[in-house]
Amino acid sequence: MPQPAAHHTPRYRSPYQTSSAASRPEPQSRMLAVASRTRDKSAPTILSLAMPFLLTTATGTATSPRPLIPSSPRRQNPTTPHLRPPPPARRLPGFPAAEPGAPFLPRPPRRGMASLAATAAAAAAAEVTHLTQRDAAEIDEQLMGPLGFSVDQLMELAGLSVAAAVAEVYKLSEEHTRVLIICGPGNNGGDGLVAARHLYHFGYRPSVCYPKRTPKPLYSGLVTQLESLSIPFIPAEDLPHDLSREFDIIVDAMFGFSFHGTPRPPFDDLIQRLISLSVIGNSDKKPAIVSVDIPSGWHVEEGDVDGGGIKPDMLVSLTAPKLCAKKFTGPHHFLGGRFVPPPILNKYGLKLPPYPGTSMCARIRKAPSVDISSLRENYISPELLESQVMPDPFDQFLRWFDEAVTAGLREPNAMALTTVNREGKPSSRMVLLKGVDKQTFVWYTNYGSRKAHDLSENPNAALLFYWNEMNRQVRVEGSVEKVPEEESEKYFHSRPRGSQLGAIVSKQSTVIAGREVLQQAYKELEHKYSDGSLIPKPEYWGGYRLTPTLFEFWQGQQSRLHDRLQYSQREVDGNTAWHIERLSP
Ligand SMILES: NC(=O)C1=CN([C@@H]2O[C@H](COP(=O)(O)OP(=O)(O)OC[C@H]3O[C@@H](n4cnc5c(N)ncnc54)[C@H](OP(=O)(O)O)[C@@H]3O)[C@@H](O)[C@H]2O)[C@@H](O)CC1
Ligand SMILES: [K+]
Repeated sequence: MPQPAAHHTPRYRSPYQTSSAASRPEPQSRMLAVASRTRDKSAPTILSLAMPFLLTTATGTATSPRPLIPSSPRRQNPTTPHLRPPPPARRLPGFPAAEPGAPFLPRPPRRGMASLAATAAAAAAAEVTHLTQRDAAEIDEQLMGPLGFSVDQLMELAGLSVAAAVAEVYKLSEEHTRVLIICGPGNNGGDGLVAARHLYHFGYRPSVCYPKRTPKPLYSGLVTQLESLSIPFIPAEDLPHDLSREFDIIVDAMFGFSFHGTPRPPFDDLIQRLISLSVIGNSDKKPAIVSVDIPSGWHVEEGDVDGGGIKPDMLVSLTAPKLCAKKFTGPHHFLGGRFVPPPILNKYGLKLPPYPGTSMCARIRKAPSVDISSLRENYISPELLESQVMPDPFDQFLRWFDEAVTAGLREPNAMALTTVNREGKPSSRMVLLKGVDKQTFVWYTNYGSRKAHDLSENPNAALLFYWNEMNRQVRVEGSVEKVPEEESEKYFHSRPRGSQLGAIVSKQSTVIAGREVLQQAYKELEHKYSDGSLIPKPEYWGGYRLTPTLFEFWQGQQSRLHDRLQYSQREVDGNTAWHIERLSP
């Protein structure tokens, strides 16, 4: 295998490089999928979040620290201004004034993995409004009348929500690529056409079945847009006999809130085909059925009256759930249509779950519990090739770190730090990387903490960055030392005053009687320094820096054929050089 040119760096001798340190165990961390209990196979196995676990083992030797020039990664503030509740709305004729404490006040949600779970829990706790057929139609009219929306706009946002929700639950992978969108004659069908376009741009392979085309410019425009993307339109009679073989996901966009009576041809047959797909045991692998606004064929208010209707895996309610959604028992219920203005919320007293961050969809019901052993993503990522990586692992790290920041990942500087004590017992925790330069990784902590204790006994440590959304992991191993006092002093005073007080209050890792102890101490300090005077850095608080001897860059790939490139140090002509090798996944 061709090897990239070795990169030479000057050699340093570590103050820790004593014979005893060299014999101490060196921690290694990597993400593993953990097999767990067996489960009821009929229960939903869908995952929306990967669940990383850290496994730490101990082996190895010590290494050498280098001078530090820290550059702080971007600070993330969970209460950034764009998350504030919106200002009160202007009053419109026919609508009540927006009141303070109106039922819907978007709480400041936090983006990312934790926030999804929190949103789901909050949504589950809150009572969500369900609309009658009449109210749904009335809201539609008001949006497109006095409230100034056009049908095109609402349809675009509705279809985008559907595509976003599909992509959130059925992440793009080998198992979830081929989507059939069945579109009806009305606006529900229009939502389906829009969703097809967005799914295409998200990387899915959509096909559309649109048997009763509406001769209006809005619809013919949507069809033209799909044709320009070479998205196939399949006549109902030409649909493959076994939909399970040809499609991973079927989007039901046949009927929405204007449905009445019993389905007429050709939709009666199409609905029947979806019903037979839902019958358990009909096929080894069934496509997921996603219904837009209402499961087609269901009564808009009563739901699946005789119990013989389609049983979607997912429902994306638009604007607000309709009454029939109370009967939906599938694992994934989402809200879409992030356009409802306060006059509508107030007039109808709508209680809806908040949309997390910039998301176009919000989970209404709690996500189903997940069988950990079934958690398996089939990653689709760009290849990580020896010929493309930087010869210096710090440059490669900074390149990936920049990409993680650009991708909007929440706290990409969060890393698992694994330390090992004198007895060889490892321990891991998340810390925030506060500086990285050409030689070291820096973070700050309490010198009385368990990690500090471990490091005083054994300077070997491992760092692990896991950027789930990018299918990337970086392992860094090396030796740790304290940063100079003046460095810690400088960083301490750059922190928000609240964090400075928090650092003084917390005697980290010691047992305390209760939360009140911290709150009381914090209050007293807050009072003491209320004049804005300098808060002195406590002696027991400061930084550490790790000088790596090993890096591994991991990029998830399809069928578990992941890329793993390891950088280790070699002696070349009396210098230390980074050597790159590919490891088997
Ligand atoms: N603000 C909002 O709320 C937004 C709403 N949006 C979306 O609009 C949807 C409502 O759209 P919609 O009003 O066009 O009606 P929809 O349900 O698509 O179907 C009507 C068509 O079906 C037909 N049809 C009816 N019964 C039938 C039967 N038994 N068998 C056969 N055909 C039957 C009916 O024909 P007709 O009975 O009139 O002859 C008509 O052609 C809503 O659910 C949401 O998805 C978003 O786009 C944006 C924001
Ligand atoms: K539908």
